[in-house]
Amino acid sequence: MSDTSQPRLALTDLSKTYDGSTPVLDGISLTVGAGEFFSIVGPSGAGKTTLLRCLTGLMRPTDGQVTLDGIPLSEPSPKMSLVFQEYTRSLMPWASIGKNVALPLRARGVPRAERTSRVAKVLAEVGLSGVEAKYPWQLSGGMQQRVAIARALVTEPEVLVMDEPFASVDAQTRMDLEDLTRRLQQDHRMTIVLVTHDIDEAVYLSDQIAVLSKNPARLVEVVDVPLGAERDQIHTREMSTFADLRGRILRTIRDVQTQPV
Ligand SMILES: Nc1ncnc2c1ncn2[C@@H]1O[C@H](COP(=O)(O)OP(=O)(O)OP(=O)(O)O)[C@@H](O)[C@H]1O
Repeated sequence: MSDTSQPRLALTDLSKTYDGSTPVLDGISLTVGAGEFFSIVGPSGAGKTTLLRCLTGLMRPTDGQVTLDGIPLSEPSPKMSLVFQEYTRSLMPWASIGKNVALPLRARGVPRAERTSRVAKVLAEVGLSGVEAKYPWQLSGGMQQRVAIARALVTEPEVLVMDEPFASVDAQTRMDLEDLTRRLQQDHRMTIVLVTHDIDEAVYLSDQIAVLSKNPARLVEVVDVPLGAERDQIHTREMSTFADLRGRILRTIRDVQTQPV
């Protein structure tokens, strides 16, 4: 079992105002435990991506603080990796899959022989053994997103941050990628922070779900998901607890959208 007792990430009173505009995030405080699958949901345009940028150190908050393992984060940490929705833009089309996945290792000065073996190992883990010499355009969308996940994992991150990672693939591929992500999280005991528009996906995957309001985004609630460690696309989604959580979160989001600003 993963150790979820120790906070990995902590956000304290996080606020963000883009230059010359109204606040996007307002006083968000939350903690993510080590080994936890933590999702962030909220109305469209609430500020979910802005929150991810701040918690990865890609962007400075206007106020408040992010700590990773108790240390304030002011720039991207080597302990974290990111996966974005647009695999077509995140993979380099002119480089082979092997080169794409090896990129973060090359940037860290890992020797060639070790790069080759680590790339082969991580591609096997995402179900893509032997595709090193192919190019992104030779793979399906779902396979390209597996490559993007492999590239994020090759540095063995403690925290994987995913921004709508399955939004550009078909429904069956999406389920396969969800299950792959949960298995990888458990195998590597990683902490995962996921932003998704899909409430069912958040409930299916998560241990906890943060629900944001809009204009500006505030933390409405953090919902525990007591569905156990083993999840199954059919049985888990048929459980009454699943339906209850889904309904509760959808109602909360509908309510915050209809509240006056
Ligand atoms: N670089 C920027 N400069 C100014 N305003 C920005 C910038 N990035 C985002 N915003 C504004 O911040 C608000 C929140 O955007 P953000 O992308 O964080 O929300 P989101 O919840 O991820 O959106 P979506 O649900 O559409 O994915 C929006 O009003 C957006 O226009």
